[in-house]
Amino acid sequence: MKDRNPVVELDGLTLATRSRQPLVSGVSFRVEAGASLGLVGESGSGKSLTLRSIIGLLPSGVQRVGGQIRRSGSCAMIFQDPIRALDPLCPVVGQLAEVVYYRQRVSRKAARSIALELLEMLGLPDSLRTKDRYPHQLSGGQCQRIVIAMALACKPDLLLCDEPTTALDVTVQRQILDLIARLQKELGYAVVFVTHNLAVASSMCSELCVMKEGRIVEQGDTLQLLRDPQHSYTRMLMNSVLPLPELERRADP
Ligand SMILES: Nc1ncnc2c1ncn2[C@@H]1O[C@H](COP(=O)(O)OP(=O)(O)OP(=O)(O)O)[C@@H](O)[C@H]1O
Repeated sequence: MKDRNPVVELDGLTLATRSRQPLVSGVSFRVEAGASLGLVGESGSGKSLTLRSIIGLLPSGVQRVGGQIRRSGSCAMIFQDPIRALDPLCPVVGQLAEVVYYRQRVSRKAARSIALELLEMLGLPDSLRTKDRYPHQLSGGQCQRIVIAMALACKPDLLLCDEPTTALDVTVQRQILDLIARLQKELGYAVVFVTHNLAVASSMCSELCVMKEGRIVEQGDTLQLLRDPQHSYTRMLMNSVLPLPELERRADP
């Protein structure tokens, strides 16, 4: 298994500002085809910058000053705020068809019919398929499904997810997470999943990297890491997952 080609491999990735202030230091991990890796940690720990560097979308003012990123195959990304990821002035089906047209190099007609198939696969209502709808006419969950459809239109070998459910309400969060996981099984893409929520990361990923202040402080198999956390910061993250008070009380003898 170790010899399988990774879809992405980071080796000592180091990012800094133009004035050389370090932001991410010596981050290394590899993700094999179809596997899922979670980057967890508090706000500002360097998760998003690490993720963005994989797809080459570092914000201006941040640069790679060390390490290597090796990627094979295609890559797509889902962002935190689905509404901001869509063009407010274009009907959503048109936006999706545009991505299909450019990424799959098919005719305009074929692009539209592939877009409609993707909408169906993502469980979007028929009304979206028959009427032109704009992003503001959709719920947050529906917008995120459109954004996921756009990412899948790129036929990714690697799907980068940057807190894709944080902007959604909790019931929709679960549906979107289930959707990403189900389609991963069906389509076989690998996932790198960024979240500050350890419970979400552990439900989605078989391997975790815990990040703090730009460094990975602990990484490994999810179950093993949760059963036997070695770093005090990992234990602190685990303790900060809120228990359900009612269940806690019932568990008390
Ligand atoms: N364009 C930028 N210029 C300078 N510093 C930046 C820039 N973007 C991010 N940073 C800094 O880099 C560090 C890591 O940011 P990053 O967005 O990767 O954190 P994060 O772990 O994803 O946090 P969050 O969960 O809040 O998104 C933070 O200290 C942040 O302030």
